[in-house]
Amino acid sequence: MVPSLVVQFPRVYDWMVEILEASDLNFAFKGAWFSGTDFLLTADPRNIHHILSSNFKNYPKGPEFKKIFDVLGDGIVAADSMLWEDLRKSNHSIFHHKGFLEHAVSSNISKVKKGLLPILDKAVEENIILDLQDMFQRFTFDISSILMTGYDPMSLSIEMPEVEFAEAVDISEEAIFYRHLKPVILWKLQKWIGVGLEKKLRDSMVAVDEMLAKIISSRREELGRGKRETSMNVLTYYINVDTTKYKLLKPRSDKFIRDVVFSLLIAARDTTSSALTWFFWLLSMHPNVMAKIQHEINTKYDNPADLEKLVYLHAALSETMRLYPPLPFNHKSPSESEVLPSGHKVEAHSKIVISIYALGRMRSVWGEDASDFKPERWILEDGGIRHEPSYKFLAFNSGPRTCLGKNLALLQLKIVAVDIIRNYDFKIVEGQKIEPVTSVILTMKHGLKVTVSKKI
Ligand code: HEM
Repeated sequence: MVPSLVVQFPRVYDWMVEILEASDLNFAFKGAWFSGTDFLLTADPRNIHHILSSNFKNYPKGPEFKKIFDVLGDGIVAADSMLWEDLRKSNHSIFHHKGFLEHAVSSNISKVKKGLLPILDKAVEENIILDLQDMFQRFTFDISSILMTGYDPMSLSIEMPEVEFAEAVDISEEAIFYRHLKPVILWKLQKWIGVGLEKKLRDSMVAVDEMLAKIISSRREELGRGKRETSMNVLTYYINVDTTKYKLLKPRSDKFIRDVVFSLLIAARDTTSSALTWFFWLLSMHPNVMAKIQHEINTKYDNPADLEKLVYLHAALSETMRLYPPLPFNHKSPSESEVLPSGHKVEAHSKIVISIYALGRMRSVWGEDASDFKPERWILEDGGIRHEPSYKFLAFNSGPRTCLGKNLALLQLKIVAVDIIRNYDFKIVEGQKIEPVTSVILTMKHGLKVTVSKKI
């Protein structure tokens, strides 16, 4: 089946939708003989619930995931078993800490006022074309860096400076995507010889590691001098983490701290900016939805405490991530062979790819209008939000490894959306091609170019 994959590669996500729709939500992909590229492709909620929740123990991230995502080291995204449990519990305690959440809200509000709005005002005044995706990526990079390291790289400024770190992360995401498809022996050989994407990945990781090493050593030095910080961040938290409570964490190791911080930076950066970019594009295609959101903001919103009243905005954001999940797929491998609820037998250490993108578009799961953008499907008759089970709406994952930043991400999406929609109108530049890049994060391949005007 490799030749058809190669032909369909530029539209691989939509190809998966067609295949899964035609094959009752499960499809066994056969790669080249002995290449180790066979996998079961699924968008079947019964299998997804089984893999991610009811038989979670049989589906660790496993050694192959760790190899493919080696740049994340021992951070939470690639960790398993007891280390993952310690990381999960400690992450949970900081992400749900009142002081951290307050810091997250105030940092977002201040970045919108001092970073986003001046750039939009400049685009209005000078009538220049703006790439919304680039702007949102800079925004979320600055915010995640503030929350994870306590350091603001100021990548979102009028000058739009080159951001070496962000470019390095883009390269690593692309290289990791291709590692899923290539025979292990091939990408390992490329890595060893130092050619192609593997060479780019190695070079870009040098930049990432240098930057993180500087940040970590200067924080250790400041803390050693007794400097007290006014707001919480992940780096300081882990340098001081209680190892009597979390026995497997290694706060003295710079490599360990690097892995923890880098994994969280990646988890938080491109996911939220991807959701924002697709959201504004969908709004530009659906002016009726934009008008309803605007009406809701005008009638129900006064200050950030009112964000939870914005039910239609929440519905439109959920609908965006149903159709364009920032993480389009998840990759799993059983420790022991078993039969899935669909009847498919999976061998131990075989590959299962859950297409989160296809799941959101399956007619048998979402109805005949599955491919339409309809925020109304998320609203109950009494006006409240309809909560879909996470194995059906999988954007934030499901089961014990559900996204730890979900509430934070939704808060950030709403803060940005409200301030922009209240103050500006956008026009999509005509003639540009809107398509997703084939990578681990669903970004737009050519960005999203717009012109901006101020609301009167
Ligand atoms: C729209 C934004 C976001 C989406 C759609 C999203 C989605 C996801 C998904 C699908 C996973 C599972 C990944 C896997 O198992 O391989 C995940 C895990 C995770 N996310 Fe998010 N995420 C978002 C934002 C954030 C933010 C802002 C943070 C942190 C502040 C965050 C922190 C995490 C962490 C720590 C995990 C690992 C959980 C674990 O393995 O136990 N995410 N996220």
